[in-house]
Amino acid sequence: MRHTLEELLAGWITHQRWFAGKGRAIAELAIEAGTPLPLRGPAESLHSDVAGSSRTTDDTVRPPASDDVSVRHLVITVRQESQTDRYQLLVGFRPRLPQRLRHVAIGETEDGFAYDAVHDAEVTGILLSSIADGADLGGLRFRHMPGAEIDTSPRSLVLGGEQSNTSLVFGDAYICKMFRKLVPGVNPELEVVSALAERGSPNIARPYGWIEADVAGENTTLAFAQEFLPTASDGWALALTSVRDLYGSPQGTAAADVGGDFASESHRLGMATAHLHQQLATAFPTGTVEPPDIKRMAEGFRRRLEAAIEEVPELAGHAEAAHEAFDRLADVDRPITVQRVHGDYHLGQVMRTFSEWIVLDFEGEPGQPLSERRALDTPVRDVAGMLRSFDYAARHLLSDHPDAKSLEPRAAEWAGRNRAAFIEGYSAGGGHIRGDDAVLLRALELSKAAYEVIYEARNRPTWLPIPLAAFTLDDR
Ligand SMILES: Nc1ncnc2c1ncn2[C@@H]1O[C@H](COP(=O)(O)OP(=O)(O)O)[C@@H](O)[C@H]1O
Ligand SMILES: O=P(O)(O)O[C@H]1O[C@H](CO)[C@@H](O[C@H]2O[C@H](CO)[C@@H](O)[C@H](O)[C@H]2O)[C@H](O)[C@H]1O
Repeated sequence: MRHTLEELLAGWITHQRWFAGKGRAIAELAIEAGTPLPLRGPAESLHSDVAGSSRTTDDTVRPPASDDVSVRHLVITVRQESQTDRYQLLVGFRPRLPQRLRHVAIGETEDGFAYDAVHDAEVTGILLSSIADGADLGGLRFRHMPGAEIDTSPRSLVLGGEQSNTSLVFGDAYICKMFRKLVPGVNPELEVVSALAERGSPNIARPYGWIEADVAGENTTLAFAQEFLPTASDGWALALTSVRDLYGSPQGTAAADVGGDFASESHRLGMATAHLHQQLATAFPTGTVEPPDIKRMAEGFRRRLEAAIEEVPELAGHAEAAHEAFDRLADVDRPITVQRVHGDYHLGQVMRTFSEWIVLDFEGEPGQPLSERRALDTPVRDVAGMLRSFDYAARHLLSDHPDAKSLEPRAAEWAGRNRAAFIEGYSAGGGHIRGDDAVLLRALELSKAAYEVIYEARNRPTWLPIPLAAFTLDDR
């Protein structure tokens, strides 16, 4: 007996890295919206070119997909216990799957073999050409930035690696991120990067366009296309190279004397972060949080800690330091300045080009409600996020290292040196961590560590000791 597409998807989705509901049974999976995407013929036939669209390859006709391929854009709902989430899929159908697509098979349906079509460069070109055209396909609206020049000829590859979403890289020109878990509303990444691009920010990748649709009655961002930075290296990889260099150098060599010392980059990153915060403060409104609301903020941190302890009881034994930090925050009696911030700032969200640190992924913490991710917040939250990341970089290589015990002081030295350089760079760039900000910084770091405890327990249990260690480190 053949399974329905919904049944097949329910079996397949739990194995996808981006599926947020792992570990809980699926009670129901339903298709909320299905849009067939026309693959026949070049994109010219889809929608007449609109004024302002500037496709650079008008005479380039993308080789049409084979006759027997069809593709549907799906918005599905997944009900687990009392929670229902939405996800976005691109499902292809073929009478038989070529070898190159077998690893992304979903299963056999009455329309042929279904597969995850984001991996099929024969069909993904429709996304880029529709963005260039400003097309409307069913309920899907493809849009581009005013004046954007989009070359529709490159083929796509799915970016590898551990991602919360799926990014398609077209040649070495564009990266189009398809948000997998859909939250109704405009994605903060589109909102923030567009605003910063309008103001000429050098610290973002240039935005090209996006895809949107009405989901639950709200205009919702489905995908965002930006300039791909083919020669840039991500901050996490660069930092790990430096840590490896230190661990591989003779015992007694100071972090400062190792060839791969990262401190000058951490300093530059601190400066770039301060500049980014200044750009965000100009592009969006700012405000203040008064002492009674600071108390509420501290309460929120406590609740988050308790939720983390409930999920990871091991954390209870480490919680005292966090309670102390939250008590001190509750006593702050001067207002805190707030503005739009990054919200989930870490070394994996920054890339070093020849000339600049570029900041990516302004979505905030995945899993938090959109209203919270768009809310004004203290820029110190981003500083705290990056400081946590230096601890992660220093410690993660220790987990299965045979000399972990003896390397522990070197991990602490590397983290301390780079954390200090980042803060110095932040001040040199005009950012401020002074007075009560130190109390706020400590509370935010430990609140972030509580979030990370949950994140690691769910996604990478062997990494759990890294955020747990944050609670036993000295108040620095
Ligand atoms: N514009 C870009 N140019 C080059 N690589 C990029 C670009 N944007 C993202 N990446 C790569 O993709 C990774 C994941 O991107 P990110 O936006 O953080 O996705 P997610 O939201 O799925 O975590 C980054 O760490 C980086 O390596
Ligand atoms: O990049 P995302 O938006 O998907 O963020 C999530 O995943 C991150 C891991 O990929 C996670 O970051 C944590 O691990 C990083 C190392 O992999 C480390 O540098 C960060 O400091 C640490 O928080 C992030 O918390 C999560 O939201």
